Amino acid sequence: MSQTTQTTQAETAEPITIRLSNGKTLNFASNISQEADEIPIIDVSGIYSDKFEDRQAVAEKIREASHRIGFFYVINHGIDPKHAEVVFEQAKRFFSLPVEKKMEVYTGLVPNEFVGYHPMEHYSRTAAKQKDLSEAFNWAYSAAEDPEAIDKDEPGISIWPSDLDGFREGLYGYHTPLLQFARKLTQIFALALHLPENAFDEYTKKPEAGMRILHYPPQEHSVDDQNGIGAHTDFECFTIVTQDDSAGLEVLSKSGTWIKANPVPGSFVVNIADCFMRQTNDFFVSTVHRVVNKSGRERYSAPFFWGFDRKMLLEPVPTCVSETNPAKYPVMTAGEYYKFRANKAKDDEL
Ligand SMILES: O=C(O)CCC(=O)C(=O)O
Ligand SMILES: [Fe+2]
Repeated sequence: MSQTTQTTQAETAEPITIRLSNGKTLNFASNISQEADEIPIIDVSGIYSDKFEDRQAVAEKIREASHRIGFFYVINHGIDPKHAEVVFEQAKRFFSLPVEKKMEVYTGLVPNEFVGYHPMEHYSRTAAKQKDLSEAFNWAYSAAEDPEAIDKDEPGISIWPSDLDGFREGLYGYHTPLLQFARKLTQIFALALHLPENAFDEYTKKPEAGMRILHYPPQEHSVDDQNGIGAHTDFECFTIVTQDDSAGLEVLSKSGTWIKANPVPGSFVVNIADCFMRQTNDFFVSTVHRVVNKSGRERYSAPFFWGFDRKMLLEPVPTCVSETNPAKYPVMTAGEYYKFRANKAKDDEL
């Protein structure tokens, strides 16, 4: 619904054009979001079954959702909700620190990498009048925290605030089960692409597995003038988002309508990201999404970004290319693509 505030005009019901940071230009019908049931809820308990047919049945649901909308909820994922609760507590603790303290781990201190603190109202992803009303802290894969790591001594690249006991431990307490879940889900994605279940195993031994906590104060400006996080696509293969109960995540459907991805208790939202879109030659949709926090409350979320080993080539998946459907994207390594996107996102922040 359109909502007028004292600070800005009402939202536009007219077509809009924006340029995304993955280089694509996007036209959509209206900036006003709607309630719709286009985002499926998939029970993924079958991924842990010993029976191949159970795993394949989940894979077919994921195939349909990844192709049609690029977004789905997963339920019965098996991860204890207490880990997310700890992460949200740690997020509240970190974001309530004085800004000078948070700036000790400013992301600008680590060139080429997407780790550390991204300050409030620092940039606007879609050149909206007001800068995006959110702040974030990102951390990266750590071999020491990966039970299946090949080399546990390999150093991590994250930066951590001093004097915040339990912060790092609380965040990895959730990152590690998500990492194991994402590895399993990658096998299901292989099935979804009609490949052998182990087709991507080599790609995920040393994955790109960054995570972030985000804080969105309630916004008063209209969605035409400000977003919590502006319209964008994610860089990697897929993202697993844990959101609190404040709502605000919105997804752009293929027909150009903003759809609310309202919180579903106990679920994660999984969305396809750009590397998977490239590798599947657009069979999977890397869906544009944004956050607009009109709840009147603080919103917290914790996305986990899952991508392939930086050394590996992002070659097109054989079941997604043919003579009549040739590869659309140049092949590069996962690391080259990551650095290109991380630097671009960070430049946009300056
Ligand atoms: O906060 C959310 O729900 C989503 C955040 C997001 O899209 C991102 O950080 O890429
Ligand atoms: Fe995102």
